Amino acid sequence: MEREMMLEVRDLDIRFELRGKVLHAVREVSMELYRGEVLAVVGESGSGKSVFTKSFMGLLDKNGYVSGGSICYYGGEEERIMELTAIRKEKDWRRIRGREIAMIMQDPMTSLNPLKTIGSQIMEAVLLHQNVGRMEAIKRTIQYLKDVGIQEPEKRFEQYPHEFSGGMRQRVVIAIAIACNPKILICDEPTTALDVTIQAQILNLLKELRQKYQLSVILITHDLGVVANIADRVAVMYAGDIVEIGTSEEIFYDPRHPYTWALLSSLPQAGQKGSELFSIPGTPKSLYAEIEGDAFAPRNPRALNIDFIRRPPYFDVSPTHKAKTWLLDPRAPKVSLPPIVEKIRKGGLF
Ligand SMILES: Nc1ncnc2c1ncn2[C@@H]1O[C@H](COP(=O)(O)OP(=O)(O)OP(=O)(O)O)[C@@H](O)[C@H]1O
Repeated sequence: MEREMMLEVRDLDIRFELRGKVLHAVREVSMELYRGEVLAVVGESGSGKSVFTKSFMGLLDKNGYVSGGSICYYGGEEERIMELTAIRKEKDWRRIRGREIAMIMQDPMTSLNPLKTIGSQIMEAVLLHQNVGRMEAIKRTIQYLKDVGIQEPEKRFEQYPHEFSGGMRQRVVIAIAIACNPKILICDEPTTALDVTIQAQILNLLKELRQKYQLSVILITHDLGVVANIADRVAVMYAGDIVEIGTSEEIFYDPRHPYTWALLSSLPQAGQKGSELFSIPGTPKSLYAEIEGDAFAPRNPRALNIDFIRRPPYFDVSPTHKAKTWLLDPRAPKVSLPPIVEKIRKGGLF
């Protein structure tokens, strides 16, 4: 089936200037996002997940800028293709933010106004983004509250954020985002602040909503475990680059990049009974200096000589799966896989 492209990122480069130095946060990253899919972007803190996705909404901090590449958005009015990196004015970004691409952050309190009722905050979004009068807006707001799983929506409409639990507040934030009618929803660690059961509920909700509203969802998380049940595809980010991308199946059952192996090995499910939880040794490279070779090489016990010299290109594993590692070069020596990856390949973990 032909998939409809919503966003096409090509060789995107993002830098920050800080006290006379330049930090290269996103390094020539390419990616596609299709209609109705959940794409998870996974990586350690500082790998560039937030900066990368914030650039789709013109939300980079003042000292940051796109220094190369392009971001094409295909969902605009009359199917007009828009080059997002060409947008300069705030007024033009406001036409994208919320109504085309919406974002949900980790802490729902920062996106809710404590002084306004929940209902009025959702209704504001409806009135701003949908061409309807007050009565219809109220009706739709109640429907959104129902859609995000809030019981007794008529009563909840009149309540304030402090009367809601953390999980319920996150649902409200999602309702506000949906009320703007976006085509893409970016969720930046939306469940990190919540306990595990609530986390699962919110992720399931996102799954339901993307179906109902034909949304493309980008789910940002540092926890690969979170995405197993919800993502259609997974992009693994390391040091400002997508080092591996594929369907969930491919990333979980046939991972190829040593960094993805390390992420999988650090999942709690992978911990042998009684053993310490594996954590990836070493720290990521500084992004202030240009990185030579494979950025993960110094932390990779299976690194080859070439990993320290030349940056690997993408090698295709399948039409939907590729990874930037010299281990996929036909000339590379065969290396033994970490035990956990062996186990997963044999179907023993998930
Ligand atoms: N305004 C800024 N000025 C300088 N450097 C910045 C700025 N914003 C982000 N960075 C740097 O860009 C890199 C990527 O940061 P980013 O927040 O995207 O990482 P992340 O993967 O989302 O991490 P986290 O999970 O902690 O949010 C980091 O090295 C960060 O320090």
